[in-house]
Amino acid sequence: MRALLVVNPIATTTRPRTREVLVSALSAELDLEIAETTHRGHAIELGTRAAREHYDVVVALGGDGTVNEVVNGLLVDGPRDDLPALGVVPGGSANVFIRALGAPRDPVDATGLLLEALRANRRRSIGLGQVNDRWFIFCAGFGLDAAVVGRVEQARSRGRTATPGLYVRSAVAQYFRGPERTTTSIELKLDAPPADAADGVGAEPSGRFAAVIVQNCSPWTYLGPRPVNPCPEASFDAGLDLLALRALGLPSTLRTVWQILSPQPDPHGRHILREHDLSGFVLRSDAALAAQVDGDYLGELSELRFTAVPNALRVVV
Ligand SMILES: Nc1ncnc2c1ncn2[C@@H]1O[C@H](COP(=O)(O)OP(=O)(O)OP(=O)(O)O)[C@@H](O)[C@H]1O
Repeated sequence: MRALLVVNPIATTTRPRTREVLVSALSAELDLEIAETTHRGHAIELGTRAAREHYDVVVALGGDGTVNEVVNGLLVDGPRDDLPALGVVPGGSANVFIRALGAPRDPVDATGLLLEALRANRRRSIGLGQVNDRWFIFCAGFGLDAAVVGRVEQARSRGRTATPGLYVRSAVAQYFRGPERTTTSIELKLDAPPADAADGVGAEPSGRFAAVIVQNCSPWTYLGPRPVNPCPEASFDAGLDLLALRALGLPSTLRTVWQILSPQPDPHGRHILREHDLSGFVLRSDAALAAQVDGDYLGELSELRFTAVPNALRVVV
């Protein structure tokens, strides 16, 4: 089996020792080629090459940013049955994707599970999301959460480490100092169900919102060991889920945060819209707002078109 190992050497927890263990374990099982990323976007180029040169497996050692890039490279020409399968060994700070699939956080344990899955030829087919022309694996956001991701990225470029504390402090600072609390400019338009679309009936806008969180699996993210799950029904086997907040007033926002962090999360109330298993929708805002996919800041945009793509990728797990 031909495999490409993509290593992000600067990811938060990628250690030379982990890399050595992984390389010797994988080399015993696979015809292995190793590539280290040297710049942002490099893993997209490597994923594209692996797809076009018909590798059997691509293993990503890094954080969710690296995995997102590999996936965008693999799917550059769209989903196909013979695309390389994806394996992941966690080397980032949160490693949401691989943990959401039930794999261990520890890279050596995750390597053990990956080898077991390779030997047993175990693959799981998962659905993915697409926003504009970018694929995402587990989440996307428009408004407040994306602005927090942008703030954390800025802090990291100044040398700070991504910790749960940094995310919480950035969220509080963005809430009180950012513009999102006083704007409700996001318009959500769900795609018409297929039957209505056939009748030529378009979907009506579902209202205006201050922030929208999109999930492709459960949970949305982790704070340390703790899953954070605004849309607990979200699944790789269904379409996209979303939680949209009509306003970000302090009492209602605190209530929503409380509901999301409870052991059995079930956010609800008049100021919330929750949707499960959507095939597609559009978010539009007159003023450009912060957008993010899989924890990667996209900048400020005014329109995001989302599509759920079932069975887009096979994962070795
Ligand atoms: N050699 C490199 N120099 C600079 N940036 C790189 C390099 N290799 C990869 N990157 C970029 O680093 C970004 C972050 O990487 P990654 O997500 O793997 O680690 P992380 O940020 O530590 O993890 P997490 O996303 O869990 O916080 C990626 O978006 C990728 O584009």
